[in-house]
Amino acid sequence: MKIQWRPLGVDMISVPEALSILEKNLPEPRKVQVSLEEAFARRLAEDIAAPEASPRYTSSAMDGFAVRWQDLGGGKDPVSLAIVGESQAGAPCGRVVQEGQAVRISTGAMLAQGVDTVIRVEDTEENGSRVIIKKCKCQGQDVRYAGEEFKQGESLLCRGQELKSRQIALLSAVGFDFVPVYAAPRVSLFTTGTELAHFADKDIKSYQIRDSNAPMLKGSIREAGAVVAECLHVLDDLSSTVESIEGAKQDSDIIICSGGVSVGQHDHVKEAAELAGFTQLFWQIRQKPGKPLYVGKRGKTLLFGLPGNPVSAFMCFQNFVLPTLAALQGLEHIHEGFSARAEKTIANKGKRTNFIRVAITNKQHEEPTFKPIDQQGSHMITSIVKADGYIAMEPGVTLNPGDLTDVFAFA
Ligand SMILES: Nc1nc2c(c(=O)[nH]1)N[C@H]1C(S)=C(S)[C@@H](COP(=O)(O)OP(=O)(O)OC[C@H]3O[C@@H](n4cnc5c(N)ncnc54)[C@H](O)[C@@H]3O)O[C@H]1N2
Ligand code: MOO
Repeated sequence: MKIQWRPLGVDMISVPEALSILEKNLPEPRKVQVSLEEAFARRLAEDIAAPEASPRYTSSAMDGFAVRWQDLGGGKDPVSLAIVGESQAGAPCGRVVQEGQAVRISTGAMLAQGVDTVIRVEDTEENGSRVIIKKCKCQGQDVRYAGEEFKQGESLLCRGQELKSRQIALLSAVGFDFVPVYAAPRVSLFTTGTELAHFADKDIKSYQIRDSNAPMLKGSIREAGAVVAECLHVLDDLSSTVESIEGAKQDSDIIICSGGVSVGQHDHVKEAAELAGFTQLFWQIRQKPGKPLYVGKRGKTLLFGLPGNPVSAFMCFQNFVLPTLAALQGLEHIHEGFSARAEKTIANKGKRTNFIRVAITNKQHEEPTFKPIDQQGSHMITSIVKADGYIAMEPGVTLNPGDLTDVFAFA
């Protein structure tokens, strides 16, 4: 009898096909109102218009004296004025300033009625209850006018913008106590594997390996602006895996499993996900590493079954989970590569898209070059630690020294 070998990759889909299926099944980002205190690093879910003008009132830009320009006779020769009051920041001067009068003023203090110009203290000389104005350039000097920065209703920030310290400063300056943002996606994380020991386990057995995927994925989830809702270790056993997936926190947007997604007798994630009500979106992709990646959907929840090999798990996170978490926070494009030149020949002689981890060799130069990390095994964590990012090479492609391609940087 002639044996019919099933060619590798016959049932597998390509990376773009997988991404396009994922894109069609992305959950809608959740909008929430959060206090400004909690808004740091979140993305705006709506455009923001100014609820009031800035500055709110006309004030002084300098410590000195507020005067009437018409009293200065052109500002070239010294003029003596009577000091009739003070306008302090937080304690305005209530009087209307008359001819021949000046008011002491601090930076940021409201301009009293009647005055229109500020003379910095260095250009004055005090003499008892009078002040000599030695010089003045022009009417209105050192005055900050109400509304000169922006008017009420003007656009301040756009939907999707990340709220960092600068944006938080602007929002607080115009009185926002709550802002509409996209909620941080919540992720339930399960690392499967009977061989796994906690990284701090001092009694680790010779046949065990330390769980590095849990700390790596927790970090990656946080780097992506999401929240680890829970992180549990699951043994390679179907009922435990089903139980974990069914018991995942109800408010999780995404479930990530690591390991147990290939074709071994003890790989249960795909079956468990389906027993827990998930429908397969895809399983097995023409990519290296990360071939056995599984993605399923139940209602609005997506489940990613990442391969157990640490580098495969990391690269699948980079290519599939990261864009999903970004989309859940209102971001459309996150994979922006930068152009760099190959330092030596690299060829993809295989049948899968190859995510080759590379190091940038001259970071300072305006045209960077890169070289592949020597050891690219999917169990070799040094291949992602030594690398600055990766390139995606299609089967049959060869890059010669000097050829340009996109490098995708790691966070
Ligand atoms: N007969 C076949 N075997 C395998 C195939 C295949 O097509 N046919 N695919 C290989 C590929 S490619 C990958 S990738 C792996 C993925 O396997 P699983 O997702 O089922 O992962 P496990 O078998 O559970 O573990 C694989 C490897 O990774 C280590 N591991 C698992 N979890 C962790 C963790 N949390 N931290 C650190 N390391 C972890 C585990 O000990 C194994 O060494 O399947 C191939 N096999
Ligand atoms: O696809 Mo696997 O991730 O090469 O070891």
